[in-house]
Amino acid sequence: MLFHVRMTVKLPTDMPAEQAARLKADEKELAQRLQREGTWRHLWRIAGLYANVSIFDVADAQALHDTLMQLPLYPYMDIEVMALCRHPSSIHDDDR
Ligand SMILES: O=C(O)CC1=CCC(=O)O1
Repeated sequence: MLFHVRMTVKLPTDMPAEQAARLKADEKELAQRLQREGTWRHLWRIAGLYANVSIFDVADAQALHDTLMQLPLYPYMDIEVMALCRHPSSIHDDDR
């Protein structure tokens, strides 16, 4: 199942730089692993914002929830989710 996810990162302004850098590095490592595994299909920066638009490919809403909760930046993000289904005019066989 595909989900469109918008994540807006809101790190506290008083978070020590070292802690922020560690969180971002851990987030990157997990995000890249999930992309290699095919779970995190697309990851785009929203221009001008500390936010991204992503497409996740997971079994169901519970699997998406579990994946998002694992993200190191999860406690510092606002997350909006939209479930996606196939468009009848799509030419992409993997849109499901
Ligand atoms: O920078 C972001 O948008 C948050 C994030 C998601 C994956 C990653 O590496 O950073």
